[in-house]
Amino acid sequence: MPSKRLSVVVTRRLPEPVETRLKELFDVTLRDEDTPMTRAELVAAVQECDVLVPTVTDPIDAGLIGQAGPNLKLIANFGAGFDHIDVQTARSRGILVSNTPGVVTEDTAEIVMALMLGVTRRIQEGLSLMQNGEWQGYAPTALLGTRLGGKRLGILGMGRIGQAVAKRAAAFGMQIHYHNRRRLRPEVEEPLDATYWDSLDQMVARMDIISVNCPSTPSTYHLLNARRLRLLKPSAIMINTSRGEVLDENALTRMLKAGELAGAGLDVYEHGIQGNPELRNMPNVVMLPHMGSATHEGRLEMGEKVIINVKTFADGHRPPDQVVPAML
Ligand SMILES: NC(=O)c1ccc[n+]([C@@H]2O[C@H](COP(=O)([O-])OP(=O)(O)OC[C@H]3O[C@@H](n4cnc5c(N)ncnc54)[C@H](O)[C@@H]3O)[C@@H](O)[C@H]2O)c1
Ligand SMILES: O=C(O)[C@H](O)CO
Repeated sequence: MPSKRLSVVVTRRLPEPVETRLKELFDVTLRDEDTPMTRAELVAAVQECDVLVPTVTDPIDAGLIGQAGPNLKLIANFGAGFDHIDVQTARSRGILVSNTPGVVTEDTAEIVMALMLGVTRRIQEGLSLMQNGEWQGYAPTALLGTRLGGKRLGILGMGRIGQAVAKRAAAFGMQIHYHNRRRLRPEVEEPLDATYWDSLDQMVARMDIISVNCPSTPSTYHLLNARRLRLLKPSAIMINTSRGEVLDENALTRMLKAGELAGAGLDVYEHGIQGNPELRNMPNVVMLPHMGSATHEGRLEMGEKVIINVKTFADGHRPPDQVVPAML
């Protein structure tokens, strides 16, 4: 099928150069407002297009895929995480799914570092003192945090982002530990100077900071459940930039309220887009609005990846970033 005739619907506004290129290559329908599509709009989109370009705000579930028209052949996600797409149902209907891995890695790892520093160095408390004009001047005992150097970082999910976090944290003098579905090959593990923990329970119990970097899948749902969270040291800090569902957010909130955990840095939430409301006013919790990959460079590169995936498919090949149910 010549790529000019491929009908592509994009569910959200994308960076202007990406939209321009999509218009050059395909018969593309772009979105005017920068809001998520309603369910009715998503249904209309999947009924008419050859390719849907959704993002994390679009639930592409079995019900929606069931209403797709016969032309829909590719769901080319703008984003690395694809837990909002029912890949199994798509596959059973002969619809391919692709994502944008790799280009979000460095930016998300930077946000992990920002969250770690934000919590350990009490950046939010310092900022609000300054913004409210409440600072009384330097005091040797005020706003004391803890240093990252020498602390044990436990990375849950040592893939692309986990490894990028490991490199950055090592530069801060942290000791790197990890738990992963599979142990890294020695030639990957050794340069990271990382200690592998086969038992997540044992790792969790010994770390100063945990960074969650595995995807959200059926097997990672509440991987950090109430029981596991209780294994953490009371001085430990939890960082989550993966997906809210990996961490039992209510259990985390209860522990923070009870002083059983020193703090948390969160970019993603389980309960609604804003997370458990009780987290909001805790001085030891830094909350960001899902901005791990939010850089100009990263969003352009994500757009380029989407275009390569769609163009490769239009040219009759499998998209290079195809995801399959086995990856869950
Ligand atoms: N906050 C953000 O803006 C943002 C940006 C990009 C990605 N993400 C999230 O980060 C996730 C990871 O991205 P990535 O590019 O590093 O993915 P990746 O596939 O490269 O790495 C994920 C790692 O998790 C491991 N894993 C999977 N299931 C596991 C389990 N049950 N137990 C232990 N380890 C397990 C995998 O083996 C892999 O090593 C994405 O799926 C997405 O949800 C968030
Ligand atoms: O997974 C990602 O790439 C980000 O979380 C946005 O979707």
